[in-house]
Amino acid sequence: MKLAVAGAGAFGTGLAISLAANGPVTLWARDADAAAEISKARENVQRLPGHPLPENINVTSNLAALIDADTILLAIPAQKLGEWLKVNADHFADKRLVACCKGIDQSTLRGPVAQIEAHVPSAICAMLTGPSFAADIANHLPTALTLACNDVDEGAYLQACLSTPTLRLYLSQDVIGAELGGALKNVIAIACGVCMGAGFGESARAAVITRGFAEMRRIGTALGADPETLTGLSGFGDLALTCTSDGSRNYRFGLSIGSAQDFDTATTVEGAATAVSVSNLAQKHDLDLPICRVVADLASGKIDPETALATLLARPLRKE
Ligand SMILES: NC(=O)c1ccc[n+]([C@@H]2O[C@H](COP(=O)([O-])OP(=O)(O)OC[C@H]3O[C@@H](n4cnc5c(N)ncnc54)[C@H](O)[C@@H]3O)[C@@H](O)[C@H]2O)c1
Ligand SMILES: O=P(O)(O)OC[C@H](O)CO
Repeated sequence: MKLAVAGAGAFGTGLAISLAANGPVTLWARDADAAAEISKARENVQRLPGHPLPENINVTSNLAALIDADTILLAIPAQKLGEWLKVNADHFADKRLVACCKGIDQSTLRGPVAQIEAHVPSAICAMLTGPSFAADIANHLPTALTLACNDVDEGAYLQACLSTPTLRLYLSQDVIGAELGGALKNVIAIACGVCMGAGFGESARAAVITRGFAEMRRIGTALGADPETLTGLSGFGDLALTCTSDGSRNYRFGLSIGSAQDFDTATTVEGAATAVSVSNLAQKHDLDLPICRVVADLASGKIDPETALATLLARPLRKE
């Protein structure tokens, strides 16, 4: 396998460091200055400080080096992926393209693999997702992820090539379920952050996680996901991590809303845009997703945490 990672953010850099244990990796950054800086320092000081790059990582902004690979991990934020693929589609025909971002595109309501399929129909598509912080992966801490691919043989090949002694990939054919789990857990993590930031308490957070998971299953079923997938690493696993750790940017964004603190708007917070996408999908499919709805309104500043809480508590009592 000739491996490259597109997107030299925290996750792309973490994946490149981890996978360099298996062989050479090209790490592509869109910005020439950023690529030169990372290459010179042998560290991504801006996005993943404190994690030296092994010698066999070639950091570049040269698109030709990226195109030279046969397998490319796409670690570009979900809201930017479609446009990036649209511009570069011609270069990626027939390649293995593995989406590593978590979100649902606001303008098309597509997940990352659906974006690849739309822009590069000849590509072999897969989704790599699950509970993982970039720093943990870069530190070679034990991590388990889902590799979802419709094609059984290609999925098995990717699973074998992208696993390391500490990065353990579990194989799935349920691409839609894997896409949805990763995207939706970020929305629920924001809700949990708001809950804790506003001082609503840990019991309330447990309720948000559980009822949020019910919303994940509801929309998953409506969109054709296997409910089993949502109980796995890409769904419940990632929900557990992201809703309980302030290592998560989505959770921290929620904390900042709950406690009325400022938040750096340059931070990648996938759940904010995805909450809007999910609310639009809910409307389209006539689904009741109240937590996702209030997160969309909280993230855009339309309501405050007390209003969100009152909205959720005022709902009619019902069967679990
Ligand atoms: N950081 C993590 O721990 C982690 C773990 C698992 C999954 N992810 C997912 O990985 C994705 C990327 O997150 P990240 O943590 O690397 O974010 P980041 O903010 O650290 O980096 C984002 C990178 O994307 C690049 N980028 C932004 N817009 C672009 C565009 N239009 N074209 C090309 N490149 C562009 C930026 O230059 C930057 O290098 C997200 O979907 C996130 O959910 C992150
Ligand atoms: O920092 P977050 O909230 O984007 O979460 C990172 C990963 O998705 C956790 O699995």
